[in-house]
Amino acid sequence: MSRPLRTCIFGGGAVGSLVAARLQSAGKAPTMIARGRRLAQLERQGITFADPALPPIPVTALDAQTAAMEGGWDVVFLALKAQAIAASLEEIRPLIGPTTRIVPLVNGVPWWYFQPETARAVRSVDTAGALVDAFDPAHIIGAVVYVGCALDSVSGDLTSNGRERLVLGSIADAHAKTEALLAALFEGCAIAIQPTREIRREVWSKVALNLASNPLSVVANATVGEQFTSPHLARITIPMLEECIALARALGVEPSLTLEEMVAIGRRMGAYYTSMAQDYARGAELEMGAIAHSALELAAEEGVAMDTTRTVADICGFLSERELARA
Ligand SMILES: NC(=O)C1=CN([C@@H]2O[C@H](COP(=O)(O)OP(=O)(O)OC[C@H]3O[C@@H](n4cnc5c(N)ncnc54)[C@H](OP(=O)(O)O)[C@@H]3O)[C@@H](O)[C@H]2O)C=CC1
Ligand SMILES: CC(C)(CO)C(=O)C(=O)O
Repeated sequence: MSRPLRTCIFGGGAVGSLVAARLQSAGKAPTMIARGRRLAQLERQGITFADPALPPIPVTALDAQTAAMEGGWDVVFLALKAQAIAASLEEIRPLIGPTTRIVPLVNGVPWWYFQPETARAVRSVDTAGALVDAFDPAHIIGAVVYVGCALDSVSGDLTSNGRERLVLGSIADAHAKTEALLAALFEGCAIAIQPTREIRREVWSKVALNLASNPLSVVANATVGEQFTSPHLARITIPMLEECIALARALGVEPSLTLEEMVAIGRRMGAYYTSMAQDYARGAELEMGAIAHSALELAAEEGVAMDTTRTVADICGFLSERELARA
């Protein structure tokens, strides 16, 4: 394709703003789709950073309806919490044309996991199977997001820990075509892109890391570093990683990272509170469906025991429901 790609990023939160900032700085002129206060912020001030040394980055920001009327999108990134994808389906669907590529930048087991081979839905993220029905798997680019970023909802200021990597790969075939598209889109972009032809192996590595660290970060109020270095917490974290690796293997997939590599990544993360701990602290709904319940759902179907994961997920679920009820 010789003309510039028309790219939109649905979701103006931390990840959406980070990817938009990096694409915009590389001259790719993405359009952000946002709503409410965030849309007004982006229109007024562009993407701003907590670090005063970083100048604001102006971006085009639209509401979903206007973006749908513009149409002609080559690539649509979904930078939403997992549960918001199904909830926003009626706004996302009109953005998708016959050749539009869809890139969900989301943690957890993805709705497309069993596609294109079967239309089996992962009910914890796609209760009614609406996502499996809505998107053509031939046009989905699976993504695993390795970033650490946060958005201050009042100021709109973005922070990133500087470690920014996206693992991306077609979920069907046509790998060469997808890789050419990714190379064109991210050329000159500060975010590192790692193309893969084995996206499910990559998904399981990140699912295991999230599963072992996110719910426990709420239960123990601990940083990721603490969860992997404290002997008390490691006695919980390591079995959860092992349970998740066993689940991936039961589904016929070897995670791309070994247990030791996952532990090393966790330790290196140091004083970082997971996105779930951050959501809990601000009284937001947790991504338990995508990160924990999906794995437990598949484990029940495959007959894999996940006793430690179940216990931690149940305590986390209790704490979250209690906070949401109080709010
Ligand atoms: N932050 C991080 O460092 C990392 C995040 N991830 C994953 O990336 C995904 C995105 O996370 P993150 O960016 O942090 O989440 P955020 O909550 O920061 O951003 C989500 C954004 O989506 C917006 N949104 C939801 N529904 C709509 C809608 N219908 N129309 C317009 N905007 C909408 C929200 O707006 P509103 O506020 O109005 O609801 C919010 O701005 C998650 O799955 C997360 O787990 C993965 C790795 C690291
Ligand atoms: C902690 C980490 C980096 C991996 O589990 C993450 O993805 C999150 O904060 O949600």
